[in-house]
Amino acid sequence: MTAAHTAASASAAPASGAHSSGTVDRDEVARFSAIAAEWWDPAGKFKPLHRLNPLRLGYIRDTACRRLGRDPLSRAPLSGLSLVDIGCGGGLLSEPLARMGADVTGVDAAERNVKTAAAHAAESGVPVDYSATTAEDLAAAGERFDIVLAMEVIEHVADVPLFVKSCAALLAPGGVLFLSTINRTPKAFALAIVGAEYVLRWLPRGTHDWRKFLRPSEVGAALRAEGLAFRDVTGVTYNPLTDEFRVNPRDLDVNYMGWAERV
Ligand SMILES: C[S@@+](CC[C@H](N)C(=O)[O-])C[C@H]1O[C@@H](n2cnc3c(N)ncnc32)[C@H](O)[C@@H]1O
Ligand SMILES: [Mg+2]
Repeated sequence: MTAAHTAASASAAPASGAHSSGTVDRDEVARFSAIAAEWWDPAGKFKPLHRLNPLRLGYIRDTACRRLGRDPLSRAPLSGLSLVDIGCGGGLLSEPLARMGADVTGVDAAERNVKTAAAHAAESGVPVDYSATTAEDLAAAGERFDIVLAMEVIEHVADVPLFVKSCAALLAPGGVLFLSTINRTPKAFALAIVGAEYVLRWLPRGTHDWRKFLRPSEVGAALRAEGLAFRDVTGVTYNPLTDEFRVNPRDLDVNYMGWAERV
């Protein structure tokens, strides 16, 4: 099975330039750009991200509070903390985290995504600073954050070591990096590609390339090369009978998330 390149994604790609530059794979970004209007539709193409949201928000909030000395039960537990959401898409994480009090910057390589995100945030009255840029450009500009998110992005970038290096550079002293992706296992091929793209048709065909999935050990090695280490990695599993995702620390076979800090 090969990625089906749609006419929409082809026309959204820049007319000139290489296939990729820095961490940006132009085909990948064009694919997301083509469906940018659907970000906030809970039954649309981003349904899996909507379904994952409560789990990952709880994980981010609880971990950030524990590491950065905040009370997870307070009304705005992340207030006073700066956060950057790399590959923010429509802002499904940026917005709720801003509501938790974080000072949120959302960046995405696709201009259409940040436009959708900014329009939604304005409508909701949530302050988020969105811009169309990349981790490497922010890092080069000297930006630093208490919390860096790279959720469901690393399997879409053109250059994994540069992406991890840039995310690491964005961390302020004592900062926490959150990362999630899909494992490169036969089970992930069956569920995340055949299941989600061909059987359930949750995602457009070609959304994921199995070869770009990363094993936790590979992400761990990329982190270590930048002086960071995973402090926790947990699985997130989908149960088709209940149509629910769950945190499952023992099953990293398909979706997983974790957090890292400087060692
Ligand atoms: C699967 S979506 C995840 C969105 C969001 N992080 C979430 O979990 O809800 C991946 C996003 O990463 C963006 N992206 C891909 N490569 C990127 C890069 N090199 N730099 C910044 N954003 C990128 C895409 O445009 C897309 O919006
Ligand atoms: Mg993905």
